[in-house]
Formats: sequence, C-alpha cells, structure tokens
Amino acid sequence: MADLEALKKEAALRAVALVESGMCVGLGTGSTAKYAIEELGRKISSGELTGIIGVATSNASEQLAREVGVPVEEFDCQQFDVAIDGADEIAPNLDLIKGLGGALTREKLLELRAHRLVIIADHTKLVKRIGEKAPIPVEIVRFGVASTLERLRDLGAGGELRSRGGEHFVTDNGNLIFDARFARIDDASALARDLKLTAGVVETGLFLGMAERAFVATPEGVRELTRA
Ligand SMILES: O=C[C@H](O)[C@H](O)[C@H](O)COP(=O)(O)O
Repeated sequence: MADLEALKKEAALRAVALVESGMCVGLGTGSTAKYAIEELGRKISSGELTGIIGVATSNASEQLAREVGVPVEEFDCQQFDVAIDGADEIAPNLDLIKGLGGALTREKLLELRAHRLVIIADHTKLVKRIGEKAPIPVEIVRFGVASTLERLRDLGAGGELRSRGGEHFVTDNGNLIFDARFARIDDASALARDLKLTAGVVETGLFLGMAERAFVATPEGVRELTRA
C-alpha cells in the first residue's frame, strides 16, 4: 500500500470511530471515503455496530456498501447523524472543494442534511486559500452547454469540460462537469452564489460552512481540525 493510501485509511478509521449503533450514515464518494465504507462494513460484520442505515452519494459507493455489508437505503428525507466524505481541498476554516470524483451534487444534497459532516483526507488536500490548487467542479446540464460555458466564462472562469477516455465525463445524474479555474478567489460565498445563479448550472463543488470537522492524516499522525 502506498504511503498516501495508508494515511487516507488512517483518517477514515478515525471518522468511522464516531459512528454508533442505530445511526443513519451518509456514505461519501472517492478513494478516501472507500476506506470508511469498508471499515463500516467490517464493524457491521463483526457485530461491533448494529442498526446502521447507510445512504450513498454515488452509484459506486452504493455498490461498494452493498458488497461490504452496509445496509443501504435510497435518499429521501433522512436526517443523517453523520456523513463521512473526502475532499479535494480543505481551507483552514474547513471550507471545501469537492467533486473531482464527479459526485458533488449528490454529496451536497445529502450532506446538507447531516448533523455532522466529517471530512477525511490526507495532508495534500490542505490549502491556505480555497481554489489554490484544485479547480471548482461545476455540474451543468447538457442542453445548451455552449451557452452555459459562455456565461461561466463571463464570470471569469477558465477551465474546461471534464473528459474521460476522450469522451465527456458524465455524472450519475446524466450531466457534464466543467472544471472551473479562477485567477484568485477572494470571496468564495459570492462566487458560489454567482455560479449557482448561472442558468444551466446544477451544483458547484464549493462546500462552504458545511464541514464540522476533518481528520487529516499526515506522516506525523492524524490531525483533527474543527470549524471555528
Ligand atoms: O466527487 C468526489 C468527491 O467529492 C470526493 O470526496 C473528492 O473528490 C475526494 O476524493 P478522494 O478521496 O478520492 O481524493
């Protein structure tokens, strides 16, 4: 296992330690959230946790959860005791960029209903300022994509439509992702609002004021960060 993978798993285990029997748990998406789902499955199989209900933020996470024995329900109006998910960037105030795995819309829908959103990551995801490294994934509908891109460029966005294997990347919702890059983001809330108000935009990967804590694994150990 590469070092970074070991760190991601360490962070995931710390988050799953917060889960208690009978909880409704939001299951994140990505290579770090995968370790959390596996650990949850292990604890359920061993009888350490009972009565857990999981709701997944992507088809891939739902499939993994079923494989490892986490009972999964459809997303409806659940209130989640905890949601555990990865992130692409973590700012000091725990504002996040998410969605490089393409699951941002389902993640946001679910995680807005979580009493506690717990982020798990390795130290490479820490930034001083949001947008420092990662683009902001913006999910957009296919219809009228060229005009939506024009409007996004009018907001100052560089970047491009995400592709995979020479084809447009398509989300679980059947939409496209524009990975938006901005020279410098001084006001993330204003940007999130402007992006959301752009016709054709479904959701953005800016998760502001949502995370309660983050377990960030470093070579020196796991740091626990909480939102002020
Ligand atoms: O759409 C994907 C999610 O937002 C992921 O949580 C995020 O991309 C981090 O993924 P990973 O843990 O694989 O770096």
